[in-house]
Amino acid sequence: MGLFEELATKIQGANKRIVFPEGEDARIQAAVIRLAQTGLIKPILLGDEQAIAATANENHFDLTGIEIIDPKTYPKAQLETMVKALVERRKGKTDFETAEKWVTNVNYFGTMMVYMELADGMVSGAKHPTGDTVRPALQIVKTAPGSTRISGAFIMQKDEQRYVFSDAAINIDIDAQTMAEIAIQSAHTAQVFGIDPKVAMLSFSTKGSAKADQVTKVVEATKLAHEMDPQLAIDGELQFDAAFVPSVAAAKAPGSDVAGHANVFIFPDLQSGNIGYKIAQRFGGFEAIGPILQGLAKPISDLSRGCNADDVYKVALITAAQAL
Ligand SMILES: CC(C)(COP(=O)(O)OP(=O)(O)OC[C@H]1O[C@@H](n2cnc3c(N)ncnc32)[C@H](O)[C@@H]1OP(=O)(O)O)[C@@H](O)C(=O)NCCC(=O)NCCS
Ligand SMILES: CC(=O)OP(=O)(O)O
Repeated sequence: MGLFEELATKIQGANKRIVFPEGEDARIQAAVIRLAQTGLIKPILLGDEQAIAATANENHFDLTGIEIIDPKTYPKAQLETMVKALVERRKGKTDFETAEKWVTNVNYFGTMMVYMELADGMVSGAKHPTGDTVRPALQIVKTAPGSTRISGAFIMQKDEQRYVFSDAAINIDIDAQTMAEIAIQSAHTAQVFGIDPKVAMLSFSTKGSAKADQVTKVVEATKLAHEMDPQLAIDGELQFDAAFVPSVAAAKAPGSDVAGHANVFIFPDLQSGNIGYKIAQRFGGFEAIGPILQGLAKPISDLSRGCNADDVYKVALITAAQAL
C-alpha cells in the first residue's frame, strides 16, 4: 500500500473537519471537491462567498454540500466570542482592537477555528507566503508539550525512496539546541511515514575535515540530540555525500552506522534546507510532500505557493491524520 492509501485508510470514518482559508483558489477547490467526494474529510472553505462562487463557475466546479464560511458575514456574536478568545489566549500581548483586525484575515480566522475546536486542522499557504500562514499558529496554537520550537519537514519521495528533509520551512538561523530538537522531531515524523530513522546532521564538513563555528554547531547539536534520545541512530557532522553514498561514507566517515545510509537529513539552517529540498524536487525529480509542521499543538499545515491540487489533497490527508 502506498503512503497516501495508508493515510486514507487511517482517517476513513473519522470525519475530521479541515478548514481551508484560501477558498477562492482553484487548486484548493479542486482538492476539496475530491476530498469531499471520497468522504475522507469534512472540508470547510473560508473566504469571500462571491469570489468563491466565481472561481467555481470559471472552472465548472460543483461545490454543493461543501461548507463555506465568509468571515465578513459571520454572525456578530460568534465573531465577538472569537475575538475574546484570541485576546484571552494572548493575554497582555494582543489587545481587543488588534484581535478584531486579525480575525478579518482568513489565516487568523482559520487558526482561531482550530484553536476553538470548530475545526480539527487547517491547510493554507497556496497563496500566502509561509510566514503569513504559520505566524497565527505560532502565536495562538503554540507548541505541543515537549517541544520548544516548531519546525517544518518535507517527505521527499520517488519510487521506493522516501526521505525526510528538515528544517526546510520555519527556523531561519538555528543554534545547536534547536538543531538537536529538530532532529528528534524529524525522527518522529519519519516513523509516522514508515521510515526507520537514520539521522544525518548535515554540514560542509565531515568528521572534522573543516574547522568553523558553523561546523562546531553541528557537532554540538549531534551530541545534544544523542543525549535527548540515546537510542536514535544519528551521526554528524556529515556532508551530504558522506551521509548518502556508501562508498563516500567508507572513505570519509568509516565506522559510522548512519553515514552512507541516512534517510533523515537535518540541515544547519533554513537557507540550506529550503534550497536543498527544492533542488532534490526540481533536479532530482522527487515529490516534495510538505512542509509538515512539527511540534505544533494542533495540526496546521502550510503549502508551497508552487503547489498543485494534488499536493493540496495530500497535505489535507496528512493534516487529518495528525488530528486523529
Ligand atoms: C516563522 C516566522 C514567520 C516567525 O517569524 P516572526 O513572526 O517574525 O516571529 P516572531 O519572532 O515575531 O514571533 C512571533 C511569535 O511566534 C513565536 N515563534 C516564532 N518562531 C517560532 C518557532 N519556530 N517555534 C515556536 N514559536 C515560534 C514567537 O515565540 C512569538 O510568540 P509570541 O508572540 O507569543 O511571543 C519566521 O521565522 C519566518 O519567516 N521563517 C521563514 C519562513 C519562510 O519563508 N520559509 C521558507 C518557505 S517555506
Ligand atoms: C515551503 C516553501 O518553500 O514555500 P513557498 O514556495 O510558498 O515559499
